[in-house]
Amino acid sequence: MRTVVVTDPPRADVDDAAALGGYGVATVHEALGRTGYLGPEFRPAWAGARAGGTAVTALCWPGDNLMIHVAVEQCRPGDVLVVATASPSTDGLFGELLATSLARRGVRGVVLACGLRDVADLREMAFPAWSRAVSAQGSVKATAGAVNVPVTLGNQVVHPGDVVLGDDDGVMVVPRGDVARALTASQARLEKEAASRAAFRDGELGLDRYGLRDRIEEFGIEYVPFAEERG
Ligand SMILES: O=C([O-])CC(=O)C(=O)O
Ligand SMILES: [Mg+2]
Repeated sequence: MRTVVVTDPPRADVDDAAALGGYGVATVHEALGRTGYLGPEFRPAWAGARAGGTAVTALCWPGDNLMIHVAVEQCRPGDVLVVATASPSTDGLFGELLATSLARRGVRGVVLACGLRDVADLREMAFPAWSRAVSAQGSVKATAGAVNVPVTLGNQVVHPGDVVLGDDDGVMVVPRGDVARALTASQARLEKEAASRAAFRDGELGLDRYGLRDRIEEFGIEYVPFAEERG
Protein backbone atom coordinates (compact mmCIF):
# COMPACT_ATOMS: atom_id res chain seq x y z
CA MET A 1 0.00 0.00 0.00
CA ARG A 2 1.24 3.55 -0.74
CA THR A 3 2.26 5.44 2.38
CA VAL A 4 1.97 9.11 1.52
CA VAL A 5 0.18 12.18 2.87
CA VAL A 6 -0.62 14.73 0.18
CA THR A 7 -1.10 18.14 1.76
CA ASP A 8 -3.31 21.00 0.64
CA PRO A 9 -4.69 19.55 -2.64
CA PRO A 10 -6.77 21.87 -4.84
CA ARG A 11 -10.44 21.50 -4.02
CA ALA A 12 -13.82 22.53 -5.35
CA ASP A 13 -15.47 25.65 -3.93
CA VAL A 14 -16.95 24.74 -0.53
CA ASP A 15 -20.06 26.89 -1.10
CA ASP A 16 -20.71 25.07 -4.39
CA ALA A 17 -20.28 21.80 -2.49
CA ALA A 18 -22.87 22.93 0.09
CA ALA A 19 -25.26 23.95 -2.70
CA LEU A 20 -24.96 20.51 -4.32
CA GLY A 21 -25.62 18.94 -0.91
CA GLY A 22 -28.78 21.04 -0.76
CA TYR A 23 -30.01 19.73 -4.13
CA GLY A 24 -29.56 16.18 -2.86
CA VAL A 25 -28.11 12.97 -4.21
CA ALA A 26 -30.98 11.82 -6.45
CA THR A 27 -31.24 15.21 -8.17
CA VAL A 28 -27.51 15.71 -8.76
CA HIS A 29 -27.04 12.08 -9.85
CA GLU A 30 -29.83 12.46 -12.44
CA ALA A 31 -28.57 15.89 -13.48
CA LEU A 32 -25.13 14.41 -14.28
CA GLY A 33 -26.57 11.66 -16.47
CA ARG A 34 -26.95 9.10 -13.66
CA THR A 35 -23.31 9.07 -12.68
CA GLY A 36 -21.37 9.31 -9.43
CA TYR A 37 -23.54 7.23 -7.11
CA LEU A 38 -21.51 5.03 -4.71
CA GLY A 39 -24.26 2.39 -4.58
CA PRO A 40 -27.09 1.47 -2.23
CA GLU A 41 -24.90 -0.15 0.43
CA PHE A 42 -23.73 3.26 1.68
CA ARG A 43 -26.31 4.24 4.30
CA PRO A 44 -26.60 7.21 6.66
CA ALA A 45 -25.94 6.50 10.34
CA TRP A 46 -29.10 8.45 11.19
CA ALA A 47 -32.17 9.48 9.24
CA GLY A 48 -32.06 13.03 7.91
CA ALA A 49 -28.27 13.29 7.66
CA ARG A 50 -27.34 15.63 4.79
CA ALA A 51 -24.02 17.13 3.74
CA GLY A 52 -22.04 18.38 0.78
CA GLY A 53 -18.34 19.08 1.06
CA THR A 54 -14.92 18.67 -0.52
CA ALA A 55 -13.20 15.31 -0.18
CA VAL A 56 -10.22 14.60 2.02
CA THR A 57 -9.43 10.94 1.40
CA ALA A 58 -7.89 8.35 3.70
CA LEU A 59 -6.78 4.86 2.70
CA CYS A 60 -6.63 2.58 5.76
CA TRP A 61 -5.57 -0.96 6.43
CA PRO A 62 -8.64 -3.02 7.39
CA GLY A 63 -9.26 -2.91 11.16
CA ASP A 64 -6.80 -0.01 11.54
CA ASN A 65 -7.76 3.66 11.83
CA LEU A 66 -4.28 5.21 12.10
CA MET A 67 -4.70 7.02 8.77
CA ILE A 68 -8.04 8.51 9.83
CA HIS A 69 -6.18 10.27 12.65
CA VAL A 70 -3.56 11.41 10.13
CA ALA A 71 -6.31 12.62 7.77
CA VAL A 72 -8.10 14.66 10.47
CA GLU A 73 -5.12 17.02 10.62
CA GLN A 74 -5.40 17.62 6.85
CA CYS A 75 -9.11 18.52 7.04
CA ARG A 76 -10.23 22.11 6.52
CA PRO A 77 -13.64 23.73 7.01
CA GLY A 78 -16.06 22.59 4.31
CA ASP A 79 -14.45 19.18 3.81
CA VAL A 80 -16.00 15.72 3.99
CA LEU A 81 -13.69 12.92 5.11
CA VAL A 82 -13.82 9.89 2.78
CA VAL A 83 -12.35 6.63 4.10
CA ALA A 84 -11.52 3.53 2.07
CA THR A 85 -9.80 0.35 3.22
CA ALA A 86 -7.15 -1.61 1.33
CA SER A 87 -9.40 -4.69 1.35
CA PRO A 88 -13.06 -5.14 2.35
CA SER A 89 -13.79 -4.71 6.07
CA THR A 90 -16.84 -3.81 8.13
CA ASP A 91 -14.91 -2.93 11.31
CA GLY A 92 -16.04 0.21 13.18
CA LEU A 93 -13.09 2.48 12.38
CA PHE A 94 -14.96 5.69 13.23
CA GLY A 95 -17.11 6.95 16.10
CA GLU A 96 -18.10 9.97 18.16
CA LEU A 97 -14.59 10.87 19.32
CA LEU A 98 -13.31 11.21 15.78
CA ALA A 99 -16.54 12.99 14.85
CA THR A 100 -15.91 15.47 17.68
CA SER A 101 -12.48 16.16 16.28
CA LEU A 102 -13.81 16.60 12.73
CA ALA A 103 -16.67 18.86 13.84
CA ARG A 104 -14.13 21.05 15.66
CA ARG A 105 -12.30 21.49 12.33
CA GLY A 106 -15.44 22.49 10.44
CA VAL A 107 -15.74 19.17 8.60
CA ARG A 108 -19.24 18.57 7.24
CA GLY A 109 -19.40 14.79 7.39
CA VAL A 110 -17.73 11.43 6.86
CA VAL A 111 -18.18 8.59 4.38
CA LEU A 112 -16.65 5.20 5.17
CA ALA A 113 -16.34 2.11 2.98
CA CYS A 114 -16.02 0.16 6.25
CA GLY A 115 -18.04 0.39 9.48
CA LEU A 116 -18.75 3.05 12.08
CA ARG A 117 -19.98 2.95 15.68
CA ASP A 118 -21.43 5.22 18.41
CA VAL A 119 -24.50 5.76 16.26
CA ALA A 120 -26.63 7.24 19.08
CA ASP A 121 -23.93 9.84 19.80
CA LEU A 122 -23.48 10.72 16.12
CA ARG A 123 -27.25 11.29 15.89
CA GLU A 124 -27.23 13.38 19.07
CA MET A 125 -24.32 15.46 17.70
CA ALA A 126 -26.09 15.67 14.31
CA PHE A 127 -22.77 14.77 12.69
CA PRO A 128 -23.56 13.48 9.16
CA ALA A 129 -22.02 10.04 8.58
CA TRP A 130 -22.45 7.30 5.99
CA SER A 131 -20.98 3.82 5.95
CA ARG A 132 -21.36 0.32 4.54
CA ALA A 133 -21.82 -1.11 8.06
CA VAL A 134 -22.53 -0.31 11.68
CA SER A 135 -20.10 -2.27 13.83
CA ALA A 136 -18.86 -2.01 17.42
CA GLN A 137 -15.72 -3.89 16.36
CA GLY A 138 -12.78 -1.75 17.49
CA SER A 139 -9.61 -1.01 15.57
CA VAL A 140 -5.85 -0.72 16.09
CA LYS A 141 -3.48 2.05 15.00
CA ALA A 142 -0.62 0.01 13.64
CA THR A 143 -0.35 0.30 9.86
CA ALA A 144 0.51 3.22 7.61
CA GLY A 145 -1.63 4.03 4.59
CA ALA A 146 -2.28 7.16 2.57
CA VAL A 147 -4.09 10.48 2.78
CA ASN A 148 -5.37 12.50 -0.17
CA VAL A 149 -4.74 9.89 -2.84
CA PRO A 150 -7.55 8.74 -5.17
CA VAL A 151 -9.64 6.02 -3.49
CA THR A 152 -12.39 3.70 -4.69
CA LEU A 153 -15.64 3.41 -2.72
CA GLY A 154 -18.38 1.19 -4.07
CA ASN A 155 -18.16 1.66 -7.82
CA GLN A 156 -16.71 5.19 -7.83
CA VAL A 157 -13.29 6.76 -7.65
CA VAL A 158 -13.04 9.77 -5.34
CA HIS A 159 -10.17 12.21 -5.87
CA PRO A 160 -9.19 14.61 -3.11
CA GLY A 161 -10.96 17.93 -3.69
CA ASP A 162 -13.95 16.37 -5.47
CA VAL A 163 -17.37 17.19 -4.10
CA VAL A 164 -18.96 14.41 -2.05
CA LEU A 165 -22.58 14.70 -1.01
CA GLY A 166 -24.88 12.49 0.99
CA ASP A 167 -28.44 12.31 2.26
CA ASP A 168 -31.06 9.65 3.05
CA ASP A 169 -30.71 8.28 -0.50
CA GLY A 170 -26.99 7.54 -0.17
CA VAL A 171 -23.74 9.14 -1.28
CA MET A 172 -22.33 10.39 -4.57
CA VAL A 173 -19.20 12.05 -5.90
CA VAL A 174 -19.04 14.98 -8.31
CA PRO A 175 -15.60 15.31 -9.94
CA ARG A 176 -14.12 18.74 -9.32
CA GLY A 177 -14.25 19.60 -13.04
CA ASP A 178 -17.98 18.80 -13.22
CA VAL A 179 -19.17 21.01 -10.35
CA ALA A 180 -20.29 24.00 -12.45
CA ARG A 181 -22.22 21.73 -14.85
CA ALA A 182 -23.73 19.86 -11.87
CA LEU A 183 -25.02 23.10 -10.34
CA THR A 184 -26.65 24.32 -13.56
CA ALA A 185 -28.15 20.94 -14.45
CA SER A 186 -29.42 20.34 -10.89
CA GLN A 187 -31.20 23.70 -10.83
CA ALA A 188 -32.81 22.92 -14.20
CA ARG A 189 -33.89 19.52 -12.96
CA LEU A 190 -35.33 21.02 -9.78
CA GLU A 191 -37.45 23.42 -11.85
CA LYS A 192 -38.58 20.63 -14.19
CA GLU A 193 -39.60 18.46 -11.24
CA ALA A 194 -41.45 21.35 -9.59
CA ALA A 195 -43.53 21.75 -12.76
CA SER A 196 -44.22 17.99 -12.90
CA ARG A 197 -45.17 17.95 -9.19
CA ALA A 198 -47.68 20.74 -9.75
CA ALA A 199 -49.14 18.88 -12.74
CA PHE A 200 -49.41 15.60 -10.78
CA ARG A 201 -51.14 17.48 -7.96
CA ASP A 202 -53.64 18.66 -10.57
CA GLY A 203 -54.24 15.07 -11.66
CA GLU A 204 -52.19 14.88 -14.87
CA LEU A 205 -50.72 11.39 -15.41
CA GLY A 206 -47.08 10.57 -16.11
CA LEU A 207 -48.31 8.62 -19.15
CA ASP A 208 -49.46 11.88 -20.72
CA ARG A 209 -46.90 14.27 -19.27
CA TYR A 210 -43.96 12.15 -20.42
CA GLY A 211 -45.62 11.16 -23.74
CA LEU A 212 -45.57 7.47 -22.82
CA ARG A 213 -48.80 6.43 -24.53
CA ASP A 214 -47.05 6.12 -27.92
CA ARG A 215 -44.46 3.87 -26.37
CA ILE A 216 -47.14 1.65 -24.86
CA GLU A 217 -48.69 1.39 -28.29
CA GLU A 218 -45.31 0.47 -29.80
CA PHE A 219 -44.96 -2.35 -27.27
CA GLY A 220 -48.43 -3.57 -28.20
CA ILE A 221 -49.55 -3.60 -24.56
CA GLU A 222 -53.21 -4.58 -24.49
CA TYR A 223 -55.75 -3.22 -22.03
CA VAL A 224 -58.07 -6.14 -21.20
CA PRO A 225 -61.25 -5.76 -19.13
CA PHE A 226 -61.21 -7.94 -16.01
CA ALA A 227 -64.31 -9.90 -17.05
CA GLU A 228 -62.82 -10.75 -20.47
CA GLU A 229 -59.46 -11.88 -19.03
CA ARG A 230 -61.26 -14.29 -16.64
CA GLY A 231 -63.47 -15.57 -19.45
O1 LIG B 1 -11.86 5.52 18.72
C1 LIG B 1 -12.10 4.78 17.77
O2 LIG B 1 -11.35 3.86 17.41
C2 LIG B 1 -13.39 4.94 17.03
C3 LIG B 1 -14.42 5.46 17.95
O3 LIG B 1 -15.12 4.71 18.59
C4 LIG B 1 -14.53 6.92 18.14
O4 LIG B 1 -13.98 7.69 17.36
O5 LIG B 1 -15.25 7.31 19.07
MG1 LIG C 1 -16.09 5.67 20.35
